[in-house]
This record gives sequence, structure tokens and C-alpha cells, in this order.
Amino acid sequence: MTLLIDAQQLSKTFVLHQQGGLELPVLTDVSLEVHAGECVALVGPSGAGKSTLLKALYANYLVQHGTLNILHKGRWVDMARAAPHEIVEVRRDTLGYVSQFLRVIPRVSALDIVAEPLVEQGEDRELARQKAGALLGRLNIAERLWSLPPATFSGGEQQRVNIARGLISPRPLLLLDEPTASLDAANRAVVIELMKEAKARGAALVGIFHDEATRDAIADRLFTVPLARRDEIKKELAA
Ligand SMILES: Nc1ncnc2c1ncn2[C@@H]1O[C@H](COP(=O)(O)OP(=O)(O)OP(=O)(O)O)[C@@H](O)[C@H]1O
Repeated sequence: MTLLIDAQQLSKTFVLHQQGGLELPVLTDVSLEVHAGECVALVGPSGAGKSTLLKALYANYLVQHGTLNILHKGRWVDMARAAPHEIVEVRRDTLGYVSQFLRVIPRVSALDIVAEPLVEQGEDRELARQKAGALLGRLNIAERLWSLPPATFSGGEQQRVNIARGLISPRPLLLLDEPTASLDAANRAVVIELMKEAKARGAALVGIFHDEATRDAIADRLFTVPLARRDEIKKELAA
């Protein structure tokens, strides 16, 4: 299967400015390769850096060392060094990110929030809205809510709008940060089904799934993010 993510020897240290510039190493020499059609679940102790790794892959966090290659339209783009316009392009066409929380856009309807990624890729707006409606329907968002901005939706409804927005475009790579965290069993099953469909069309998935049943249902393999040594830092903090 085609290699889609080739991340080598990533290191990331946070500098805690409010604590005298203390350095907190989180990722140390982490390498991860992901192929088309597979789902890799990030595991490891709390605070090991699972979310940090996902955010680094999405270029939300800058790594200090290592290469972070993403296969974008047949060429490798190193997200650690790419120019901002390249990152925007990779995110639009290749790399999706589903977080737990919806960033609500004031006055924009749920339908348009979900349709937007397709419109940005050049899809006809009406067709994009039809696809958005179909996906919101599958995710059990009542049709009366589609034309409303999701600011007043429940936490679970907002999460499902967010998932629909993240999964509507057939991007070849998906990063998922606890996509099923606050969903009931029925909606969790729908999300698992949608992720399986993405895998079946050849997408690669990298995710954090604290819920073991979801992880078992979707992950092909586990990738352990090791806890970096923090002994010295803890000592300094305690001093
Ligand atoms: N923006 C930041 N600034 C400073 N420190 C940060 C930042 N983001 C994360 N950290 C620290 O990096 C470490 C790893 O955090 P991260 O959220 O990646 O862990 P995680 O493995 O996803 O944890 P959990 O399973 O508890 O969600 C933690 O010690 C956290 O406090």
C-alpha cells in the first residue's frame, strides 16, 4: 500500500515562558509511517504527547527536529517546513483534522459549515449542501437544525456537526482526536461506520481513541507515544 505519512525522528519541546523558560520535552525522536487504507491508533500514558503528535502532523505545532512528510497530490510536502500557503493547500485537499470541539462560526448554518470543505475544493455549492444534508442525516442531526448556526446545539450535536465537516471531503488522510468522545452508542456506531468507509476508499487514519471498543473496531495497529523523561523538569518545578 502507498506510504502517505513518513514522519521521521520528530522532537518537540515546549518552552514554558511563565515558568522561567523551563523546557518540557514531549516528543523525542518519534518516527511514524502510515499507509493508505490503514488506521493507526496513538496510545500511551496521559501527557505522553498523543495530541501534540497529531497537532504536529497538522502543522499546528512546529517541531524542532525531524521531517514530517505528507504525500500531497503525488509529491512529498514536509509539514515542518512548508510555507503557509502550502499548508493551507495540503489541508484543503489532502489532510483532514477532526477534533472533539466545533469551532462555531457565528451566523453560519450547520449545513453550510459541513458543506464548506467541499465548496473550498471547487464543488458546486448546491451539490455540496445536498451531501452535507445526507451526512447530517446519517449522524442523526434533525433536519430542523440544519439551517441554524450550531452555537446553541448540545455538545454531542456540535461534535457530530464537526465530524460531518471533517469527513465530508474524501481526503486521503484523516487525523482524529477523540472523534467519538461524547457520543452515545448509536452515534458512535455511525462514526465508526464512516471511518471504515474512509478506510475502504483508501484513506489513512491516525487517531486518538480513548474508548477501547472504538479503538478495537477501527484500528489496524497501535502506535505507542512514549513518555519523554521529565524527572529533571519535575524536580526544577518542585524547587
Ligand atoms: N501548548 C502547550 N504548551 C505547553 N505545554 C503543552 C502544550 N500542549 C501540550 N503541552 C504539554 O505536553 C505534554 C503532552 O500533552 P498532550 O496533550 O500531547 O498529551 P496526550 O498524550 O494527548 O495526553 P492525554 O491522553 O491526557 O490527552 C503535556 O505535559 C502537556 O502539558
